Amino acid sequence: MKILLIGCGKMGGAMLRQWAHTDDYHITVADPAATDLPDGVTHVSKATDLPVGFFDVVLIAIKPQMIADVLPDYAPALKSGGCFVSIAAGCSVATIAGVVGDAAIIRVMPNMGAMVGLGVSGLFANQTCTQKHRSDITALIALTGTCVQLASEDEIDRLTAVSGSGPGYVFEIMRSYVEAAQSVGFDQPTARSLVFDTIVGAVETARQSDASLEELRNSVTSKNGTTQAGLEQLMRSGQLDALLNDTVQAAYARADALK
Ligand SMILES: NC(=O)C1=CN([C@@H]2O[C@H](COP(=O)(O)OP(=O)(O)OC[C@H]3O[C@@H](n4cnc5c(N)ncnc54)[C@H](OP(=O)(O)O)[C@@H]3O)[C@@H](O)[C@H]2O)C=CC1
Ligand SMILES: O=C(O)[C@@H]1CCC=N1
Repeated sequence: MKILLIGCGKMGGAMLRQWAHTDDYHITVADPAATDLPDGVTHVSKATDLPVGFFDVVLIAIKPQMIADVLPDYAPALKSGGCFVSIAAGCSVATIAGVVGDAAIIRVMPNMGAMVGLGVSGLFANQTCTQKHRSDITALIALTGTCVQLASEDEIDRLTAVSGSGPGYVFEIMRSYVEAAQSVGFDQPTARSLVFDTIVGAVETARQSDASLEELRNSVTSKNGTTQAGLEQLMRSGQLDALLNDTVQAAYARADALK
């Protein structure tokens, strides 16, 4: 399958790392700034360097605000019967169709876990897509991690607010947790290692357990013990619930505004 990747920055580059492991895809990157591309990937700096009607997939991985300006130049590179795939946050199928016309369009919302093959993606296909478009793109995305099929376009905006932006929330929580570990006297490498391994162990325990998250939390919490003392601060006045709820709602509202 011949794929044109428009934009090879943080997210496009992370996905490309996984696709470069297989010979099933012939990938061309169009990005004036791209450097250090994996072996076997073709690079062009501008749309006029591309053949017309050549690619099975044109994958849009530029910022949503640039799509209206940039996509018209690249759209002719898609072959008849091919499909557009967009990973741009918020930018709707209708907005993309407004640029490229009636076409098979799939929106995918990946996340940064793709960098290590542990990404989470949601996929929404418009009515023009065939079952083959959907299965081909699902297989492509599955190389970067898990891929959830979505029945409505609104779901992809809601998923964006949870898993698309999610690594950003988690990195910030980890940063703050590491600082707290340093505040009780650990040097930074030790603090990072304690925090990272604690999170990995907690995630894997939850994944392998049938217990609810509340039950797992309670399994750590001895009456009048250290965890109870810590959790009384973490959960004070419901602030943590409110903060995380506001976080996800704000990201969802932003995805909606980027339509
Ligand atoms: N980062 C993330 O975690 C996620 C991002 N996304 C989506 O992925 C998309 C890209 O985001 P991200 O990777 O973070 O952003 P980046 O800025 O890292 O990547 C965008 C890339 O596109 C390049 N570019 C700019 N103009 C053009 C052009 N005319 N033709 C081709 N390439 C061009 C940029 O070059 P230059 O830097 O020189 O401008 C840059 O390398 C966005 O739509 C975002 O919503 C989706 C899920 C997660
Ligand atoms: O912040 C953003 O808009 C993009 C989409 C999801 C993660 N990064």
